[in-house]
Amino acid sequence: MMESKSFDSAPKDPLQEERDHLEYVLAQIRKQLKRDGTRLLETDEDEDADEALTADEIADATVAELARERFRKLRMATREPYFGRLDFLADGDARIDQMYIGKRGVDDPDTAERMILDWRAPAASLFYSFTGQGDEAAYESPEGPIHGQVYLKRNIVVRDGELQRVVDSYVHGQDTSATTDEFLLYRLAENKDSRLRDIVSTIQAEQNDIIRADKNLAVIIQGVAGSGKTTVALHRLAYLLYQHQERMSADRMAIFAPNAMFVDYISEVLPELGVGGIQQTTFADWALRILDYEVGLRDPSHRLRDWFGLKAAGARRAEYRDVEAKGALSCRDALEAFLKEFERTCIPEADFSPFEGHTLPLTDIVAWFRDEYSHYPLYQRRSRVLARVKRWMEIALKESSELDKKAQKRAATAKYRAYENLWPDFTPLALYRTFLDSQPGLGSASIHAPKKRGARYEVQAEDLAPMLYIHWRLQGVDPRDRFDHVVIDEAQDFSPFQIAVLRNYCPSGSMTILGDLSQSIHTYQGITDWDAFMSQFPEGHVGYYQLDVSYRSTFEIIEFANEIIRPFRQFREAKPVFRSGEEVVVEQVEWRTRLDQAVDKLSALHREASTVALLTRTEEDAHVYHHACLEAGVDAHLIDAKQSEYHGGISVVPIYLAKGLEFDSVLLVDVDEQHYDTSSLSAKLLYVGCTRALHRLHVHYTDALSPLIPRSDADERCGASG
Ligand SMILES: Nc1ncnc2c1ncn2[C@@H]1O[C@H](COP(=O)(O)OP(=O)(O)OP(=O)(O)O)[C@@H](O)[C@H]1O
Repeated sequence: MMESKSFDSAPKDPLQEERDHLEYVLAQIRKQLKRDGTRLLETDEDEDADEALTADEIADATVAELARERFRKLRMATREPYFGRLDFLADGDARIDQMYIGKRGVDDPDTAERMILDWRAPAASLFYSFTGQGDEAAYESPEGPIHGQVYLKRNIVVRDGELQRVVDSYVHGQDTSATTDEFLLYRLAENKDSRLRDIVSTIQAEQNDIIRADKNLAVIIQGVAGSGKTTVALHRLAYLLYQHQERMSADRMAIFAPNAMFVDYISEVLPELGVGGIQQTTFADWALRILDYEVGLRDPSHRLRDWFGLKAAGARRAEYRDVEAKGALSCRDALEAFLKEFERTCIPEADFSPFEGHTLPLTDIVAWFRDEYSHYPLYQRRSRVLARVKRWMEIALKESSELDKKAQKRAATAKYRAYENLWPDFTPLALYRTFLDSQPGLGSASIHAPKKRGARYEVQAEDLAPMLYIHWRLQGVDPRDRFDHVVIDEAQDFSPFQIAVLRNYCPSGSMTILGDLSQSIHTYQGITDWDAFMSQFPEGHVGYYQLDVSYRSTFEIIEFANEIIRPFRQFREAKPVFRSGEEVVVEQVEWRTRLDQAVDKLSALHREASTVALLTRTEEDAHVYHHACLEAGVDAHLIDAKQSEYHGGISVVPIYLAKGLEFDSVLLVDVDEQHYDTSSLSAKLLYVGCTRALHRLHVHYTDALSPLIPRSDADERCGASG
């Protein structure tokens, strides 16, 4: 398959060996580019010559588009052709395979042999699963498992066609255990730019298992902050599309993200992995589209400000009880019972008699609706029944011996209209409002009537799942809206009912659901354990994975964050990768000068990093600090609930909107007992805030430090900060 060598080849200097190999590979890629380039030019000229394309020409154009795509991939490969090498001797083979692994597979133009193996190919799995514990290894191939021995695992950094680094993490017969993570640490220590990036060169074994999990599984990932959940889910999509090209397509996949800004933040990973056309959306945007914008969504900012504002936990909880109720599976069950009853009672209790002597008995209409059309969704059953009633009337009119046929038809049509109007409203909104009014503790008053003519009713986010459920029972699923695979990020903030609804649109159950219960800060709408989701999938069709290592932050930051959630035993602590950095700095500042000190600190942090964030508890505070930055001439971006783009640089953000993002350095302000009391919500907010930082974390407080920061720790660190 790839280049092979016999066992006894003399050891070479790794750098020189890789330099030679790179030179060969780049020369071969350029040769291929030249051939493809000439061919492309020819096809482009042909296309211009004739505008009306025949079927053959369309087929040619498709081939030409594929060729152009290949050309683009080859051009990318000249910059970074591969990132790793694995030497593997399969049992029974006489020669070792040298597999060079890259983002895209490339063949040698002279021999047509694989020169670079795509990272998603079965054999490439070895590069990730092999951790150097003994040299035995195996991977799953389409022909069954292939066992053998690993001789070398090497990380190679090529940038813009230049060899920059070679690190061997395993060499057969040598003790390389100490260097195993060197390459990963080197990658993690880099400053990040403003977007999430791919991790193909350093995917870890436990992440690889998730990426390559069976396509028919609903994969549920509980992963601590920074464990790579989002990144892994995006890589899984690229993997599924590569492995199951015939059965899955990008335009039938979707990523559900918590907000539009997060969609922007992750938008570059898939194109980097060579994948385009996957829908990236929020549950609300998707739901409103499926509902054909029958309703609008109330601006969520008010609720966010209220929930994360400073008030007693008890008071907060009571106001949000109906949100919790509307997201529960018991709500789905009550709604299903309501719809069953509606189905039973919706047929008008009347025969249809369009003119004297002709009557269509109720029993016939009922039989059509309940039996003949029972396999259609409700709305279609109603439409079919009414169309049949109309047809029956038209036949009756034709057969009638009435002399004034026109008058008879007019009268009959009026009767038909009146009959049609006897049927109740079959829209999600009408049914949902009736349902709410029938439920103790709920009511349709929560749905806001339009303020002016032509405007729509407005609902809250938690109303969308029940409305979609009704829509599904009324209309079924339009095949264009059916998913092959769905990714749900920050799933701890999804309700069980939302997952149930999404399942209707993804009948294969092929889903990747990821989140972290320690970060569930929207507790009024989310879940407290994963059983609420797992139980929705049949046994054997769901896989639960746990990611406990945090790759994002330094050892010191993770230790600090863990201490905050330690008293709350139900939360999982993150295990740090041993990447040591600066101590976390906890600093008391004067109330009077807190804004100036924060601005100074931000500027200082920004001198050493490309992305920096000042994190506040409330949105109001974020406005105040942002204003202070601008007054001081510091170019900072305020991120509020309406933001749809992430700019990088300096951001000022309430913590609840920073979830999912990361920054080289973070300054948490106002970490006092008034802003962060001993409640679990405060602990989770602080935990989320701390774990946004990759390299540096600073904490400012005035007056009394939040009791969530252990005092001994704070004293020590205050001392350290001087
Ligand atoms: N195997 C890896 N190699 C290199 N970097 C990694 C690896 N896994 C994760 N990372 C990095 O760790 C950071 C966190 O990843 P990601 O945002 O996907 O984590 P997450 O679990 O979704 O975090 P959160 O729950 O905080 O949103 C990113 O910078 C990502 O590139």
